[in-house]
Amino acid sequence: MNYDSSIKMMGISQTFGDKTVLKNIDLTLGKGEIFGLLGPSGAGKTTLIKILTGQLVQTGGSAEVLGTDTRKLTSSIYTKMGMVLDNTGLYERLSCRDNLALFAQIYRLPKGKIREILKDVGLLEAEKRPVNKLSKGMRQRIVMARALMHDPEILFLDEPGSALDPSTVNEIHALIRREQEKGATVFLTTHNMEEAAKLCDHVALLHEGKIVEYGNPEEICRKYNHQNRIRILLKNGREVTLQNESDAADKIREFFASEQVESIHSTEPNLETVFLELTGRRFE
Ligand SMILES: Nc1ncnc2c1ncn2[C@@H]1O[C@H](COP(=O)(O)OP(=O)(O)OP(=O)(O)O)[C@@H](O)[C@H]1O
Repeated sequence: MNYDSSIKMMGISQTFGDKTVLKNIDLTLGKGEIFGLLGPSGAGKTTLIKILTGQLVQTGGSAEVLGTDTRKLTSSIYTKMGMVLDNTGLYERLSCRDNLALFAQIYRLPKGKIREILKDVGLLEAEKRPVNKLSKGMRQRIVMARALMHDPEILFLDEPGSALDPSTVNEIHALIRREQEKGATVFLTTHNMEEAAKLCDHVALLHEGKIVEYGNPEEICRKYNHQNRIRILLKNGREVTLQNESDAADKIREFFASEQVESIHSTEPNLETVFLELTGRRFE
């Protein structure tokens, strides 16, 4: 099938009773990009993932995944999708290896693929351990292994780094980037702005069911850099803030010449402050 975008949403809306959770969402994901849907708790992120993965039929608009309407996803499309959602669906008393073996059968993968993916996610040594004896970080890695083992074209990740320690988060990010290098498109949700800024090619900020900003994280931050200032920390502990204009360079040169500079920072906002500016709400 020919399609020019991996995921396309056209006026997606969702209501539950009299509550409108998503309002007219238009978004397009190009092939091979990492996209992050950002919003505070209850913003509607999981609802959108459910619609895109065919688990929920929207009340308005339409969406396509790999050129197919999400209301008509077939098993051949599902085999091109990998998902890490809240309900992990792991068999708690089965070992890591046996959990993956079940999925390898469904996807008709060669046996060697199980050891290969266990190695990739750093769980080869724990292959015989039952899932209910895994740490939280190991659990997330086995869930990732299951989602990645059939080399999906599209990966849906609902809060992939949530409640994990920083080193596990870094490992999960490395796995996500590796999938991108292999050509996969990644749709992830997060309420962690730092995670999104590090990982994503594009993000959309979701507030009360609407996209309030969309773009590359760095470009968004630059766009909201109204103050355009430079903050200089001096070795004596003093802090100097300069307007980022031509005469700032002379001042900075002077500070350097007299070896006073400890560090220099831009005062560019981060995604969190942009969201606050747009919505008057903090992320929590
Ligand atoms: N099946 C449902 N019936 C009624 N309301 C629902 C249903 N599913 C979700 N909601 C409501 O829709 C809103 C958005 O929920 P959703 O789970 O999509 O948010 P979220 O952004 O993923 O939040 P979190 O980060 O906490 O998971 C919430 O107010 C939730 O209570």
